[in-house]
Amino acid sequence: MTTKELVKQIRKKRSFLCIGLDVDIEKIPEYLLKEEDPIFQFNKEIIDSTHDLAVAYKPNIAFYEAYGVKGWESLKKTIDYLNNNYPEIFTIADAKRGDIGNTSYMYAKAFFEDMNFDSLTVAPYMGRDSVEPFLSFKNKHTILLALTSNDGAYDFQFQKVELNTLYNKVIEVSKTYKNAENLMYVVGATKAEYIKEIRQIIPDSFLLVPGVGAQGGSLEQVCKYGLNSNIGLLINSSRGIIYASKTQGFAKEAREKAQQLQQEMKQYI
Ligand SMILES: O=c1ccn([C@@H]2O[C@H](COP(=O)(O)O)[C@@H](O)[C@H]2O)c(=O)[nH]1
Repeated sequence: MTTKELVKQIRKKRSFLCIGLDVDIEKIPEYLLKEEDPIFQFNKEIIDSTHDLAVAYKPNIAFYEAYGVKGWESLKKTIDYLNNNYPEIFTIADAKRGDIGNTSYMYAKAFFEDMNFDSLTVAPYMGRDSVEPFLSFKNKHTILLALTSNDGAYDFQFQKVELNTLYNKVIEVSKTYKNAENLMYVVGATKAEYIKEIRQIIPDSFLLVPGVGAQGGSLEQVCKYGLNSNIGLLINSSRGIIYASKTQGFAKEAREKAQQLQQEMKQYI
């Protein structure tokens, strides 16, 4: 999907909500466990109930890998379901990959070609040759971890490198990568106050912002510093939406949580 198509969808739905499909079998309604593929069934019902309120879905791959081959099958069915039924939706594989060049290329093929995700999260630690293979795929987006939402972000990301913070250095250097126009960045909602400074380096890029909901980040604060003329934000909530209830009405209750966020978002569009 092109960025232009993503922006068009945001304007049409008046939403920049990304719903995280982080499915933990312990947390889904018990009656679903009788299904042949409970994880896919759960995702399908969440997607059907929220697709008009969200512009993106983000399965975190760990939640599928944890169930082995069956988990990968559930993931494949989920991405195929999204692509076949809701082709306007932007899909994000949150897998945080990155390795030496030829290995990164294989990760890119797995998520962009075989799975057909629109985007993939990538860790920047191994540098240019570990990121550029992802960027070589047309109309696919590489979402680089810049400033993450967790407490451990303070261990390295705020360290000074030539008077700059490491996360700002990562962003600055990444702008020199080949096909850098295919980059987006992860910035945690729990660190919204730093977005103002980040926007000075990358005014036009899309930011994927996790940390609203269960992690306590503020949508209002993120919007205050992060919005640009194309909106430029995808705000993710996973647990705060998908686990709204463990009853048969779980998808309806997830919709209500998604709607609360979309209502807040629409004032900015
Ligand atoms: O900095 C980061 C990078 C990724 N994540 C991921 O986003 C979701 C957040 O889930 P919630 O349930 O809404 O807290 C999850 O998949 C994380 O692995 C992040 O939180 N922070």
